Amino acid sequence: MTKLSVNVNKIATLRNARGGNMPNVLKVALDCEAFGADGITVHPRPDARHIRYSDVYELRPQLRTEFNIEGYPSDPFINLVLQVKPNQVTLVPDAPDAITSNAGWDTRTHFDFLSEIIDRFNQVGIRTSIFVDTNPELIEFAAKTGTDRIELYTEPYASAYASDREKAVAPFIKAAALAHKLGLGINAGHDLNLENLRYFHEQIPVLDEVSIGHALITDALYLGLQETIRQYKDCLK
Ligand SMILES: CC(=O)[C@@H](O)[C@H](O)COP(=O)(O)O
Ligand SMILES: NCC(=O)COP(=O)(O)O
Repeated sequence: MTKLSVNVNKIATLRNARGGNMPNVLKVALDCEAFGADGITVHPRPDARHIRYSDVYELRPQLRTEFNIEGYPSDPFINLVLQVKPNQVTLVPDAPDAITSNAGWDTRTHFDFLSEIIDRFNQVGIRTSIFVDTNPELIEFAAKTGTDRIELYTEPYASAYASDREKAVAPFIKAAALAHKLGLGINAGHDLNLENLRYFHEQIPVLDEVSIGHALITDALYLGLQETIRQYKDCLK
């Protein structure tokens, strides 16, 4: 079964637009769980423009599904993750001023850095994942770091889906087959939506988890959160 982890960054973005606590990130996360989400993802960034470290501490004891924290492994981020002990940490190579994630790791260049951090998280039993593109060599280096999983950066798939979905998914099928052969778990995320998710899942049934935020929260404006989560889950059947 491929799990759906709902990224609640955009709920925090909306809250932060006015100050105050509306919408309430914790309540939305708990509602996502009640409506069938298999996990909650957050991606705190250094400028705290959406999820804040205080949100992460508040969410941890309340969540009943899998908690996934994504982010660039700065010292403050590493300390946060070690204190909060989520089910999974996903290392993302975001620059501090990135609008959103826009590439996977160069796991060859950053091999020593990543290996050391993965080791620290593995030692305390936090499942690890590294955000990567479909480049086979970089997936092989990811595996050598000792990470449990990779997360495939799906923006290139999403942006090419409408023009030629077979061509768009082909490198992801190859990347997933290689990762599977290397014994890695496989997550995927970025710009997945109700249009492109079902086909991606059909083509790569070995997926462990997808994390989806931007499109899902947008769809919820029209469909409501409960129906939106039902429809995303349906794409993963
Ligand atoms: C790693 C990844 O692709 C997501 O975490 C994405 O960066 C979501 O963050 P935003 O919601 O801030 O775009
Ligand atoms: N890891 C990807 C994620 O959490 C959500 O990405 P997006 O759906 O907001 O593009």
